[in-house]
Amino acid sequence: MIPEIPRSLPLQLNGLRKSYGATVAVAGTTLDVEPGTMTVILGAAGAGKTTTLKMIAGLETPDAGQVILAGHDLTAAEPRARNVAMIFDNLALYPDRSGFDNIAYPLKLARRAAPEIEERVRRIAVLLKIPHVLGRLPKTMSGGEKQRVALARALVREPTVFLLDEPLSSLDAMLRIELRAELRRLQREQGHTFVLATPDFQEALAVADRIVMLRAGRVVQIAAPQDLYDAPADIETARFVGAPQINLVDAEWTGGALILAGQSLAPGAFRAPPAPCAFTAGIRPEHLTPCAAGQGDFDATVSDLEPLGHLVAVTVTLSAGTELRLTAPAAGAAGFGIGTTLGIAVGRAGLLAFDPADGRLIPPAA
Ligand SMILES: Nc1ncnc2c1ncn2[C@@H]1O[C@H](COP(=O)(O)OP(=O)(O)OP(=O)(O)O)[C@@H](O)[C@H]1O
Repeated sequence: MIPEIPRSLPLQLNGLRKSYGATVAVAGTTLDVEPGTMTVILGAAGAGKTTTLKMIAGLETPDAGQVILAGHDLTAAEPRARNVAMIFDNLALYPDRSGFDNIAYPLKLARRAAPEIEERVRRIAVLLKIPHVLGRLPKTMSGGEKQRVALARALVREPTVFLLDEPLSSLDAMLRIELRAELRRLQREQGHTFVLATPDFQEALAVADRIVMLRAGRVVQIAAPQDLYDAPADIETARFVGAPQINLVDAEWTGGALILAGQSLAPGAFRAPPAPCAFTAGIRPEHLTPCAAGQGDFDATVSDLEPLGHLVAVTVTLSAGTELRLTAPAAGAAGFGIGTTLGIAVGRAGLLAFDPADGRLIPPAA
């Protein structure tokens, strides 16, 4: 038998920790990053995203743990010995240099030959759709063009890993969505390994191969985007990922019946907990379907409407006082005036059960 050759991953973190005084910024992160993938570190402000990236780049020294790059333990190595590129949300271009010279700068520093520099700058400019600004000074470029030049300057190198710290947060919403799609395309086409930090769950779901959910320095869950959305590890993650937010309702599983907001329902496709228990039901807005009064699982009164474009978010109040939010296609929502009574059907297959004591997801019975 041919022995398997150990394959080194571009990046491995092993029990990485960092505190600032009494603040634990990163509390023991372990992570394997596969080559050519986009890993997104997702978390609220202060979760430890930047500190994690800085330790990978060598800009912060961990208190414990290891940073392994391409199979080498570089925990203590200088930043420039690591071959990683860190891209901040930072548009600082050299104002007196052309687009071309800005992008070429890291290659000139690395003493690359002129024809190679020319070829690589032109190639990245085409990929980022900025060949027309190569001969121009930054002051003549739009905000989006400057951001693309800044990205091109970072991406023109070929490091083991690219680290991106909220790279698009200063852009307006349209441009951000456009550029994140291009970053993703570029990453895929070039086979780059990206680790991107963001507090924006929509950005994470849109671009990630894998999401590392970070809270107060701790890794709460590592999952593919759809799995994070469909089976969040706990209530806080379920609330963080999804808009409008997931509904949380007191519930009970008797072993045969599902009791939701005090009402007994046939379980249908509900993936029930392994044993009878009281639980907190998590119901995504899209798993609640409006219908005629008397035809659903509950009757409810419409208390608020929020148009979201092709969808409308409808807030309804059940007779027991429980508020639920659901989303419905805007085209079919004409009859939902505030104060109207609707029937609400609960999609059983999408119901999640959380432990009310610690908030953790209760995996369904096998
Ligand atoms: N140099 C520092 N000195 C003291 N505390 C720090 C330092 N850097 C970070 N912290 C603290 O460590 C924690 C994690 O910070 P970090 O910047 O990594 O979070 P983040 O997830 O990147 O947040 P944001 O989204 O706001 O950038 C926070 O509580 C922060 O206040």
